[in-house]
Amino acid sequence: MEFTKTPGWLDWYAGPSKPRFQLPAGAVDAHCHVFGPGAEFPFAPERKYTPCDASKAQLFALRDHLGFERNVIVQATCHGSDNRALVDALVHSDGKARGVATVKRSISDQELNDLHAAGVRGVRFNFVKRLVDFTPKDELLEIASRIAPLGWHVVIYFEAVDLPELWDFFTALPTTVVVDHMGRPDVSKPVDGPEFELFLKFMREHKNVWSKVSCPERLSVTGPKALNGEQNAYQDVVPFARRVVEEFPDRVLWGTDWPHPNLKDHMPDDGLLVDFIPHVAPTAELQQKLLVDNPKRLYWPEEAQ
Ligand SMILES: O=C(O)/C=C(\CC(=O)C(=O)O)C(=O)O
Repeated sequence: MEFTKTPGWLDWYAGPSKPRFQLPAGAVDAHCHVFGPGAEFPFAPERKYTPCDASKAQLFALRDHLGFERNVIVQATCHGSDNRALVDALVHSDGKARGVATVKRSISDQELNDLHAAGVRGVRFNFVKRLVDFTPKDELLEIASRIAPLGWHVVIYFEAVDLPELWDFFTALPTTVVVDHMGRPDVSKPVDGPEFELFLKFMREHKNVWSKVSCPERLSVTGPKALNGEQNAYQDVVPFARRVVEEFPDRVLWGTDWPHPNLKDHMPDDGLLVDFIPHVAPTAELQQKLLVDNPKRLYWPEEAQ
């Protein structure tokens, strides 16, 4: 099938630089996506955007170029609950990728087991209104209770202003819960203001909650952008991510978010995005946890001591 990209769509950055920051051995890019290719794995009819293609081969080439050892591939909403592109990437990764799927209540036990065999270890619940239609909470709770016995976790994506309303639902989830992009704080507000403090309280009071300290390129208001060799990109996001890494060093993950769906302003150079990491995890010990030990515990638990 032929697809026409959403008007204004920004394609991923071709020819990223080599990071200056040397990733530790075994580093995992714990948040990235594949898109199609649309001709092989059509985008979902209910999607809210139509992206460019971003294939598994292109993702694996980026992984090797940046110096990551493995990927966690997260189902993007443009594929709805059709996980075929994700599964295809996982099974062709030589064991170097695990995944987070999107499923419906109607999924059978056999289908869940097949996803597990392919390397899926979580489901994603998305509450960002521009990306998905509403799914009733009882349906999501039912899914969570069915994936819990598989040892899977739930990834949640929401905007900071919606946390108060979603709090009771999130804290009722029976699994490990991983928050995408720190719950999208408004970084023009103070890091110790009430909005971000609520997010920190969420993590402090609920030890099953983890956070990805990813997506500075999406959260940043004042930049500077990760382009043209910039070594101090997205400085306005640093205090937020660093606060989370330093307070919860054993419950944080980092990912590129390649191929960066729905960016409107610019497309970052992924090599420079990797150079953002030491700004938020300044010591070798924090970097080891963020990039190696934590993702291993969650996605390759059979290897973690
Ligand atoms: O890639 C991300 O994490 C963020 C997205 C896209 C998304 O979540 C999706 O399409 O599934 C966004 O903010 O548009």
